[in-house]
Amino acid sequence: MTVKNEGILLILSSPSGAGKTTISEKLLEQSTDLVMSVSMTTRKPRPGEVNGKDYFFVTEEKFHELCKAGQMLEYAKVFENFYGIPKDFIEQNLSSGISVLLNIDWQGAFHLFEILREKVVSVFILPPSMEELRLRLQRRNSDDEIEIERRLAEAQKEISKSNKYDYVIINDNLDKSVEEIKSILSKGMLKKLEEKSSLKDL
Ligand SMILES: Nc1ncnc2c1ncn2[C@@H]1O[C@H](COP(=O)(O)OP(=O)(O)OP(=O)(O)O)[C@@H](O)[C@H]1O
Repeated sequence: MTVKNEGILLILSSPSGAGKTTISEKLLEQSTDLVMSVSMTTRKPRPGEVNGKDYFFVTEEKFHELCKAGQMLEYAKVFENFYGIPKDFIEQNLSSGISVLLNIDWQGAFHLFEILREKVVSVFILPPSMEELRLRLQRRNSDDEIEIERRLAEAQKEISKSNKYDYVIINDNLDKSVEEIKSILSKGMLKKLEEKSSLKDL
């Protein structure tokens, strides 16, 4: 009997500034069978953005057509533009043994837990402390103090949702966090493979 090795959908969530983008970049650099989920948008490409890499750029008509056909896992309107997660991209990768990494907030994650439970492994990334989270947001230098306060207030609510994730890790040391998630990823793939083969044995 042969069991095809399928990829998994690896969901990473964290409060803003806890490090999911930094961790994701390292994970992608170090993994050959992992790709980042590419979202679809109706906004116009910015100079240098590549279709299929940064986003799938589509017309509003096409976007709504895909939503109607149930081809969008999640979507939202931000200002004047629509953004969504196309199902096709994820399914094609998973079925060819490539795992897909998705950085998404807890609301989006909870929805995917419901609709794709058997394909998902989820990790919530915690900062070592709220003081350290504040410092990271300040050092990153991308938001003013008001915005940082807003992100910190939001962080409390997000952290309260972490118990619904398969794993919770503390991003104290970056390399250690990347190693932990790599091991979660390979364990997740193995588990899915075992589940599949035991089903076939029945
Ligand atoms: N383990 C770590 N130790 C120290 N600094 C870290 C660590 N991980 C990430 N950082 C730093 O913390 C800052 C925030 O990280 P990052 O931008 O990856 O967070 P994020 O969770 O993706 O935030 P957002 O949701 O706002 O995009 C960055 O400046 C990053 O370099």
